Amino acid sequence: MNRFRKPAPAKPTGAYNLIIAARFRELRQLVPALHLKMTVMIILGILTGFLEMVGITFLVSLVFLLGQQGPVSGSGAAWLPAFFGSIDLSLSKPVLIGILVGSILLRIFLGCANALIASAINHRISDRVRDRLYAKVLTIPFQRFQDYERSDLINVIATESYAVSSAHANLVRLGVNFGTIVIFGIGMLVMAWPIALLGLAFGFIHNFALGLFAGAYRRLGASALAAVEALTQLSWTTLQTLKAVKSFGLEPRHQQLFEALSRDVGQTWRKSDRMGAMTSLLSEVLTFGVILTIILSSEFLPVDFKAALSATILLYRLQPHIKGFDSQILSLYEMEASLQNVLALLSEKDDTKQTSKGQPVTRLADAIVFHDVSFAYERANAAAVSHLNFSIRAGETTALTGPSGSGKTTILNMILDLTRPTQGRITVDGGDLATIDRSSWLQLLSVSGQDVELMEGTVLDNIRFRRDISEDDIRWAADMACATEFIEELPYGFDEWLGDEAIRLSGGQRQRIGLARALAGRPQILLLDEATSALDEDTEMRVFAAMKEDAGRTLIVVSHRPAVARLMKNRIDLRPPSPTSRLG
Ligand SMILES: Nc1ncnc2c1ncn2[C@@H]1O[C@H](COP(=O)(O)OP(=O)(O)OP(=O)(O)O)[C@@H](O)[C@H]1O
Repeated sequence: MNRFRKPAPAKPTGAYNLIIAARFRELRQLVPALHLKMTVMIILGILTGFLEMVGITFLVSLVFLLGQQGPVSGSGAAWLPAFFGSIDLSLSKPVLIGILVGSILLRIFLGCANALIASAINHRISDRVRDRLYAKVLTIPFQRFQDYERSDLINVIATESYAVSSAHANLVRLGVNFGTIVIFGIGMLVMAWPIALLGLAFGFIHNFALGLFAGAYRRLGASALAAVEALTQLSWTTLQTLKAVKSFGLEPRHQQLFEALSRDVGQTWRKSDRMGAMTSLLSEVLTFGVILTIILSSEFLPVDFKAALSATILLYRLQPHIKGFDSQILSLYEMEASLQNVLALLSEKDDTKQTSKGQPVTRLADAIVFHDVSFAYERANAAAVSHLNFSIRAGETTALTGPSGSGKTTILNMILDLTRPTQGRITVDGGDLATIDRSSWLQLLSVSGQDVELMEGTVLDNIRFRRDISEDDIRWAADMACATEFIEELPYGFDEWLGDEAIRLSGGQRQRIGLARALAGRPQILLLDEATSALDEDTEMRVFAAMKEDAGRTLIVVSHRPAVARLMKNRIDLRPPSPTSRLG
C-alpha cells in the first residue's frame, strides 16, 4: 500500500448496522442519484419476494384442495391460504390456480427484470467510477502523482473500482432480503404466530452469531487487498526491470518471491471461502434446528395444521434470504479497504490550474522571465532551486548548464507548468504564467528528455503520440531528428511495431524518436533535457545544425556537453554555492 494513501481505519467500525451506514455514506459520495436507483431496485426485489410468498401459500392450499376426497364442493374459503383465516371468499378453483400461476409467472418476470436492471446499473456505476479514477490520475498535480506507486494506481482503476458497484449491488440485495424477511415474517405471524416467534428468536441468535465473524471478514478484506497489491507490484517491477533482473541472474529469486506472494493471495481467498462455508453452515444448522423444534412441538402449538405447514415452508424458504443477508453483510466488511482506496484517490485535490481557464496565449513574442524564483519539493529538506533571476528570449537558443542535481530539470518542469514556484514568479511576455491558460501555453511548447517514454505501437504512433499531426509533419520531424535514416532500415519502416519498451532500438535511436515526437507538433518553444545524450557526437551536431536552420524557434537545451552548450547563443549556469545566471 502506498504510504501516502489513507489507510483503512484499524478498528472495526462496529455493529453491522453501522457498517451498512458507512458503506451507504461512501456510496453516496461515489454514485449520483443513489437513492432513486436503490429504491426502485429494492421495491422490485421486495415485490418478487412477496410474490414468492403468495405462490407458496397458494400452492399449499392447492395441495390441500387436490388431496380432498370425493367431489370438490363448498365455498373456496377452505382452499384459501392460511393468512386469510376463515374469511369467506367465494373463489373458484380455476381462480385459485390462476392466482398461483400468475404469481409464479410474475415473480419470474420481475426477478428477470430486476437482474437486467441491476446488471445495467452496476455496469454503469463501474464505468463511471473507472472514468472518474482515470480522470483523477490525469488531473492531480504532477508532484502528487509522483507520490503514488504505479502498480497501486493500476490496481485501483482496474480492480478496486469494482468494489463500488459490488457495494451498491450488495446494499440493494440486502434491502431486498431484509424486506422479504419482514414480509415473510408478517405472513407467518398472521398464519401461525408461535412459529413466527420461533423464527424471530432464531433471527436474534443468528444475528448474534454473525456478529462474531464481522471482525475476521474485515481483516480478511484488508489482507486480501494487501496481498493482491504486493503481487501486482512485484509483477510490475519485474517487467520494468527485467533486463537488470536477468543481468544480475535474479530470475530464481523473483520466481520465489512471486510464488510466496501468490500463495498469500490464494490463502486469503481460501480463508474467505472457508469462512463463507462456515457462516452458511451456521445458517443451515439454525434453520434446521428451528424447523425441528416446530415439528417436535407441533402437537402443543395452538396452530391449525395447514397454517403450520404454510408457515414452516415459508420459514424454510426464508433461509436463502437469511443466508444472502449474511453473506452481503460480511462482503460489506470485506470490501471496506477497496472502497477506502477508491475514495482516497478520488478525494485527491485537482490541479486547479489545469481545471480552470486563464488568459490564452498564441505566441511567445518577447521572453520568459524568472523573477526571484525558488522551488522546494514537498518533504524535501532543501530547495531544489533558489532565487533564480534570468530571461529566456523568444527565438533565441539558450543552454541551461550546471552540475547534477542543480535544478535544471526542475526549471524545465516549471516552464512546462508541471510544477509551480514556491516563491517568486515566472512571466511570459510580461504576464504571470500562473494566470495564463495552461492548454494554450502548452500548445506552444514541446519537450524531449534523456529517457523517452515509448508506448505500445508503431514508430509512426510513437512520434504522433495521439495528437492530430499529419504524416508529412511526422516525416519532416523524423528528418530533423536524423531518425529517418535508421527508421527506413527497419523491416516495416515507419510502420514497424515497437512495443512500449522498444528493446530492439538503441538508446540513441529511442532519443531520436523522442526528438521527432517533440518536433512533430512544430512547437515555437522546444525544451531538450539531455535529449541527445546517447547520440554520437557527429549525429548530435547534425541534429542541432538541422534545428538551427529551422530558425525562429526558442530552444532551451540542458546538456552536460560543453560542445552543445557552445552551440547556443545564451547560457544560464546553475553553479553552487549560489545559483548565478547570466545572459550570453
Ligand atoms: N520529485 C522530487 N521530489 C523530491 N526531490 C526532488 C524531486 N525531483 C528532484 N528532486 C531534487 O531536486 C534537486 C534538483 O533536481 P533536478 O532533477 O532538477 O536536477 P538536475 O540539475 O536536472 O540534475 P541532473 O543533471 O542530474 O539531471 C535534486 O536535489 C533532486 O534530488
